[in-house]
Amino acid sequence: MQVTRLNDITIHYRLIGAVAEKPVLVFINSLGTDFRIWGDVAACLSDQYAILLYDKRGHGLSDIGQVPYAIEDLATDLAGLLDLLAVKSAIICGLSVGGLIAQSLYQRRPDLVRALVLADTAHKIGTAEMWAARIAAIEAHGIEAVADAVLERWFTPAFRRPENVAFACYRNMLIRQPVPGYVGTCAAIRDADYTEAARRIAVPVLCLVGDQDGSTPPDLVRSTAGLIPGARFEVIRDAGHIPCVEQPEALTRALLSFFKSPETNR
Ligand SMILES: O=C(O)CC1=CCC(=O)O1
Repeated sequence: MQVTRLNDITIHYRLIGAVAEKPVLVFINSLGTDFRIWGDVAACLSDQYAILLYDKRGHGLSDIGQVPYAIEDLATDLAGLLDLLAVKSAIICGLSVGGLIAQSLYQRRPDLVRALVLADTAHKIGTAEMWAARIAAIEAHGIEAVADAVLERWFTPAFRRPENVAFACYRNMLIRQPVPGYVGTCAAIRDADYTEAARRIAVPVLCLVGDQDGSTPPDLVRSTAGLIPGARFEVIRDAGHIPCVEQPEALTRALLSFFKSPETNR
C-alpha cells in the first residue's frame, strides 16, 4: 500500500511506473468513488505512461480532515502529492469533481499541468439549491437515501441490471464513503465556479462526456469546452457519468488520440 501524510492528513495513492522514465498521467476520481474506478483504464495505459491514482481527502482510504472543503484545498493536496513524488509536470485527467480539482490545480500551479482531460465535468456543476438539498438529505438519512438517484445518473440502464455484479460493487463503493467526506465535497462543488478561469486555460484540453451522463450532460460539457480556447470535445457512447467504468476501452482510445495529437505535443 502507498500512503503519505500531507497537509495534516493521510493520503492513499498508487503510483504505477517510474515518473522519471515515462510521461506522467494523473487520474482524479469523482464524488462518492475511490481510485479503483480507474483500474481498467490504468491497465490499458500503464505500458506507455507512469500513472498516479489517489483517493482525495474524505474518500476511499484517505483521511477526512477538516470539513467542509473548498476545491482549492483538494487541489493543494494534489499539488503536495505531485511535489512529494517529484512529478514536474503531468497530464491531469479529472472526472466530475476531479475535473474541478484539475481546473483549480491549473490555476494555482500551472507548472504541474502539461494538458488537461476534463471528463464528465464542467466549469460549474449544479446549483446551490441542488447541493443544499443533497447535503440535507444525506445528513438526515445517510448516503443510502440518495444512492438510487445517484446511480441512475452514473450508469446506463444496461449497466444497472440487477445481475451485473460490478454494479452492486459500485453501489457499495458509493454508500460506504464517509458521510462527512462526501458532504464536505458536496459543499466544495457547490461553491466552485471556474467560468472565468476556463477562458484563460492555455494548455491542450480534452473535454469528454458519456452520452447518457445524467449529472453533467453532454450539452453542459460541450459548453465548458466552448469556453476553453482550442479545447477538443468528445462523446463516449453507451456511458453515463463514469465512462472509465462503463467504457474503459473507448475512453482509452479517446485519451490516446488526444495524448498523441500534434496539439498536445507541440
Ligand atoms: O453524484 C453525482 O450526481 C455525480 C457527481 C457530481 C459531482 C461529482 O463528482 O459526481
